[in-house]
Amino acid sequence: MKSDFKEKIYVTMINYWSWWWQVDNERDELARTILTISVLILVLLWYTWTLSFTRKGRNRLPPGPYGLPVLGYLPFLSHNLHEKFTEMAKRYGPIFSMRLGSKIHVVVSSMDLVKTVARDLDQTFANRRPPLTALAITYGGSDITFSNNNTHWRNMRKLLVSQVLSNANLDACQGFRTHEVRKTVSNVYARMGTAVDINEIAFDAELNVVTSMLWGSSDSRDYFDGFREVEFKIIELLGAPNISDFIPLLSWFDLQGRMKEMMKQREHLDRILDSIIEERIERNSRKMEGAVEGDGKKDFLQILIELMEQKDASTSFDVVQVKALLFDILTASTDTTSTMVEWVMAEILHNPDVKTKIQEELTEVIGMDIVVQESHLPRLKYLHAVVKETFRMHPPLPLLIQRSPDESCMVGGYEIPKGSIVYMNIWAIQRDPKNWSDPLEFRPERFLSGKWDYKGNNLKFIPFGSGRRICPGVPLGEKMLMYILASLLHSFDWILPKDEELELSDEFGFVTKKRRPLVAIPFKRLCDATLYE
Ligand code: HEM
Repeated sequence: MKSDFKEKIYVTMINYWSWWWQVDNERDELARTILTISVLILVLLWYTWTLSFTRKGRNRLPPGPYGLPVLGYLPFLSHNLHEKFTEMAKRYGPIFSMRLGSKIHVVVSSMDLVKTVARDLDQTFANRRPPLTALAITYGGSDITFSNNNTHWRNMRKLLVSQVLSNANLDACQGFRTHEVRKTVSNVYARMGTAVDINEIAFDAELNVVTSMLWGSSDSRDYFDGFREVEFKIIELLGAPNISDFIPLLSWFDLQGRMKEMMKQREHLDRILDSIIEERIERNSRKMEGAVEGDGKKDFLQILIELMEQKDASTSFDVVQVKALLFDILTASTDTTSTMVEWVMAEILHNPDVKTKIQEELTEVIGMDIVVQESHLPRLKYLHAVVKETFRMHPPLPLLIQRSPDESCMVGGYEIPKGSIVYMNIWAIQRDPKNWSDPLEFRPERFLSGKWDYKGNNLKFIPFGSGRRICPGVPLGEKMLMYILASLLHSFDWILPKDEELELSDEFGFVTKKRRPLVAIPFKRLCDATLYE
């Protein structure tokens, strides 16, 4: 019986083998020979790799699914990675691992384990392991976000925090914010009664504030025509799976064309940043010749250009690093802020009681005969709570940005190999019923009591991250978010267009956005028309 079965298998294999080699011409034979050899080599490579992987301690890795030869678990990952990882955590536990191509990926989804990674072992996990598209757009990781934990990263971060995001500079730049937010209100006024794309208006306001803070004027506006589309494409490419990242042997071929597409965006960006830098260098030299008057105030671009001209190699910057840093600030601030304005407005339109409470608060704190000023913002307690509740349910970076240990270490009793890619699933933590009662209900009241902030200390709620890689832009991000929202909601009453159904589903990406852009119709709320000028 047993030998019959063996014989059957033997005969079937011989039949298939001879069928495979039934060829019509020499080209066909060559193609089949190459394919057969390639498959054999791939299987051999996979076998050797799996063997060494098991020997080196697969048993000590966090649990997780097995995958296919060569590709690992890659074919089984779905579109919305944060949701897929949350589902997998239910099956494999709060820390799990999987092989994607040739790389080990680890996902942690509990507060305790995030504490281990982002706080206790913060130094060990302070490196990034950027995808190839990120390296392409940041000139090989010369920016802050995708740089490893090294002196260059520390210098850039220090410069950004001390020169752009310090309290003193944020106070000094209040005029820029007021100007841009008032301009936004006036633009919306001109479109009253018609559908407005909320993300678009918030993006423009934030972009104009940040460019004014960086080079002190709005002269560069023309350069930024079409910038939003370019940035959206960059963000899309940063979040899209690229086979070249998982199987480095294939990176030569750029099979999905992702690198080619990213380089196209970089050319666009290069044109903008080169023009702005060259213009400033030229203006500086005319100033030296006495041709133009200086106003004596140094903006961030001027500080960077002086650092470019400095001789001391330990603190100087080259032009590529300056461009990478400017790129980082522009992209890190705009898409995140506009995405959040959109989410908050969507939740408000979805919850009419919340909208009524916000309007009552705005009327009480500000009244109806003056416009919102930044000094009002700290007193808008309920609006702050609404923003936090929205951050809890819709963090724009649900897996934060991946980290990578610079040496093998233990997390939750498992070994995390040096160089593996680690995600912290804050989307799961911020919706975990162990941390939040009725986590799927939008209840801003939960943020009215207790001391909640964005500093990354309470690991139940870390939309800006935690530890040394925490977002340095919190003070500006929070201010702009509150100022734009308070102004839009104080000046206008918003409704959905007729026949528009509000849905709150998201689409995973480097920045996770609302799947369908929110459009809403504004109506005048204040009697005095001069308040819209
Ligand atoms: C609502 C607005 C914003 C949100 C939600 C946000 C969120 C985040 C998150 C989650 C990270 C990753 C943290 C981690 O890996 O643990 C990050 C990193 C970063 N953000 Fe923000 N951000 C916002 C605004 C800004 C602004 C206004 C700036 C600058 C002007 C900025 C600059 C950066 C930079 C440079 C990094 C990289 C930090 C590093 O790797 O050392 N962000 N942000």
